[in-house]
Amino acid sequence: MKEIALLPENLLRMPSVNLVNDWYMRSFQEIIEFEKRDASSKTLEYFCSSLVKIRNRHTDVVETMAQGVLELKESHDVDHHIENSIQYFLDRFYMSRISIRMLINQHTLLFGGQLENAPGPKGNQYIGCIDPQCDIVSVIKDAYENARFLCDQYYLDSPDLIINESSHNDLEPERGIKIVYVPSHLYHMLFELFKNSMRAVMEYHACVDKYPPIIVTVSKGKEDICLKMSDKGGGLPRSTMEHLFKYMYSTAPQPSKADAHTVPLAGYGYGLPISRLYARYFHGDIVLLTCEGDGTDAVIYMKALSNEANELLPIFNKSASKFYRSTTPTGDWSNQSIVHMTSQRQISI
Ligand SMILES: O=S(=O)(c1ccc(O)cc1O)N1Cc2ccccc2C1
Repeated sequence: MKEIALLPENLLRMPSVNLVNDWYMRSFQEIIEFEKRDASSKTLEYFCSSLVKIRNRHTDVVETMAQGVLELKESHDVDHHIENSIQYFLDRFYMSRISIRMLINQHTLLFGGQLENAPGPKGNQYIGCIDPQCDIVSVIKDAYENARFLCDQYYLDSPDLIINESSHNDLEPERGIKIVYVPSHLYHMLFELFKNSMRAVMEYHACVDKYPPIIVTVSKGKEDICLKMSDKGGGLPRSTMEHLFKYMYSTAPQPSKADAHTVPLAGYGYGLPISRLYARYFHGDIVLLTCEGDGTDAVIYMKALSNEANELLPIFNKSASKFYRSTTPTGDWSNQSIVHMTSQRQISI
């Protein structure tokens, strides 16, 4: 909320940004009420229901902020400095939202009273929304099947999938590579990347009998688990690749509900920048490598060691607020992230 107040005046005045700010104010007022409550089971129950109410209130924050950016683009000129401030703000704002929703989900799953979510010998192995034995290949197949369904609907065809696995230790070659992770985060990233690759392949090879398959390679090293998705979608010019992670660039009028069936498979929306935040949240990353005329590799990096996969959170301090006031061009956000972010031991998976 304090950082929202530092946003460029013009964005702050947009109706959608005011609406989001209002949601945060109301949720903050509700949550600090518990400071003066006792720790009875009744309070715990009431606390959980408040968390669910807050989670629901904030469901559409990303779309509403995107609407605010659109309102700004349509009403004012946006210079490079304002674009930089918005990029810096939204990366931190959405990273903070990922963290808050993660903590809300953990608390409601672990203390919300639904016994089926309680960790235990017989029940599922999950700790809240964390799967200590997340089978990467099964999440890849899930995301592929769902993206393929949309692709078939829109293009009446879709590229096949090939999955390769390689691991540095051959002790467990037959068992799939496992990771301590939040499957829903991994699914979100993979679904986004599959949509991009499928759209690229289907549009680059229009009306051929056989489309080049999407190849996903899973590898595990001492420090990283890498998930490389390679497509032969013709790639994009290198000069345009940096824009794919820009919120301002990817904010365009959303298709109306009427032609919802014609929504392009990938492209508009914050899929790539937010997917990168999910990867960075546990000290991983998403990197794109394109070869125009051939295709694009998208790599999801994750930590192989769970003790290194702790939360990466934006820290709000003087230097962060100076960023909004500085007129001198500073390095792009990725240089700022180390300076203005820190890993805390609130969640270590
Ligand atoms: O920029 S891309 O190379 C590309 C970007 C990200 C990704 O995950 C996969 C990709 O392939 N690509 C996205 C896209 C969409 C429509 C038409 C052509 C293309 C080309």
